[in-house]
Amino acid sequence: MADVSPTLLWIRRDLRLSDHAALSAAVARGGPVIPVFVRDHTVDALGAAPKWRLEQGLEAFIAALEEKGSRLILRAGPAREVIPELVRETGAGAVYWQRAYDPASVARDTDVKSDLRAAEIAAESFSGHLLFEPWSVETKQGAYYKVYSPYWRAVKDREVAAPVAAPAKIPVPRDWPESAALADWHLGAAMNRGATVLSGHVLPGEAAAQARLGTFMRDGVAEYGERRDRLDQQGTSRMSEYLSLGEISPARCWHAGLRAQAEGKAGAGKFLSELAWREFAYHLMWHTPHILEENWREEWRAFPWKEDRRLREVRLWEQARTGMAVVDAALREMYVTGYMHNRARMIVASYLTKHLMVHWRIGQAWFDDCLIDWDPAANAMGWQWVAGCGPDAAPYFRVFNPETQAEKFDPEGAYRRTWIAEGQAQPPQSALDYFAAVPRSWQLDPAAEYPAPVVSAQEGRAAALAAYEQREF
Ligand SMILES: Cc1cc2nc3c(=O)[nH]c(=O)nc-3n(C[C@H](O)[C@H](O)[C@H](O)COP(=O)(O)OP(=O)(O)OC[C@H]3O[C@@H](n4cnc5c(N)ncnc54)[C@H](O)[C@@H]3O)c2cc1C
Repeated sequence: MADVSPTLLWIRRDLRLSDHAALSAAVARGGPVIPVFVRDHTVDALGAAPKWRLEQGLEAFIAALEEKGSRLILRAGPAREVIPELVRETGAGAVYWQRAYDPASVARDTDVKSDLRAAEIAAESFSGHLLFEPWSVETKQGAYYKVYSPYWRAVKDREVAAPVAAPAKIPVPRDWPESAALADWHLGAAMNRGATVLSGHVLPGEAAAQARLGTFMRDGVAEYGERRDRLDQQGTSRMSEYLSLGEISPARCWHAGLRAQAEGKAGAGKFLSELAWREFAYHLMWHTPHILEENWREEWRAFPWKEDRRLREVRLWEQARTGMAVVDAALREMYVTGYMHNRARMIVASYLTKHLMVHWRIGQAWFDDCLIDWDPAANAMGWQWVAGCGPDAAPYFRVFNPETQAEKFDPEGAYRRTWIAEGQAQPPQSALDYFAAVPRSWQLDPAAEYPAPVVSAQEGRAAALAAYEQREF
């Protein structure tokens, strides 16, 4: 039998070996498999924390490949040049990858695919980042969904293929092409001194992802419905950073949820419906990519949001010194851990877009820079949902009152004490870590007096509602 030519396995945000359709297909094709990661414009465009987290993920993924006797070839440059170059160097007859759905990746992948096919190289993309391809969910009229509840009804009983195991063996080439060294890329450089603090909160890699899912299914999912909104408890799965980099497949999470449901664990249904929120975000980004940059409802362009990032209130919000304790606690949690509780995301987003009347894009950009679970679709949808200009959004007149939110979801103040050092005789390490992570140029001091609110809960609400009532749309 003639030797089968190598397959390039183009790795992107899918840093796992199990339940990886492109990898399984590459192994099944029969020839050597050459995994490659390209540092292109989509990687260079990442914010500081997501880029740092990517480096961590790549390190873990390289180790997992090496355990199987394989490697990850690293190259930098436009994928449209790098991939054909590697095809020539290795004599590859096929290039396989898992689909991405953001407009920049879609445009890139379309070009790469058509170039390869024109050169008679088998170029195939596979699903795996999502449960349901965005174009496969349609209303009865053949349109896309703009509202979550009917979307959920349309997908909740769909068959999702069970996750498949990692291949026992990954065939290797006789000669490996040259690779850059990950450390030379300095992907974490923009984190500066924050990286040391952040690294204490991150366990990258597929094995860690599966272990965390297992722990949540054993100990957390039953009470997920009651605990998921509590800021002072660890009541959610914390799967988001792993899903963001594809260190775990959504299908694995979905099947774990189905099993928990079959075992009668009460919160499992809610968990499945939250996974579907992620799908809905991708559905929206695919059908209306302007959600990433523009008000999803065009009429909101006329709304008098402030757009100048240099404004004092923006600086205070970014530096977590608004004087509104629950808002500052949440922003500090994100700065120290790269993660923020979902309820807290809604509270800080509402405070910025309503109390401070600042454009959601400014908050979105801050999250782009700070979140290790950064996801283009979920972040854009989350911001537009809170701001009131998105699909199926919370109405603008629904203004989260940060004080009552704190009373309800952090009744003893434990969350606020965890993250705010000022005013505590012996602040916990978590609260002090914020001061170790922020740039020195901010000149923050944990012993300083905690600031008065930049805008009080009542004044902010009144101003926001007045602007809303005066709008001309
Ligand atoms: C302003 C704002 C910005 C956000 N930015 C991001 C982001 O950049 N990346 C991100 O992954 N999520 C984002 N979210 C959604 C949500 O806050 C996180 O997915 C969730 O907090 C992650 O924690 P978890 O994994 O413990 O979630 P769990 O409660 O355990 O939920 C399980 C999974 O369901 C998905 N999910 C849950 N809630 C949502 C939601 N509202 N929208 C989309 N998917 C959801 C996530 O993949 C999550 O990992 C944002 C929400 C808001 C309001």
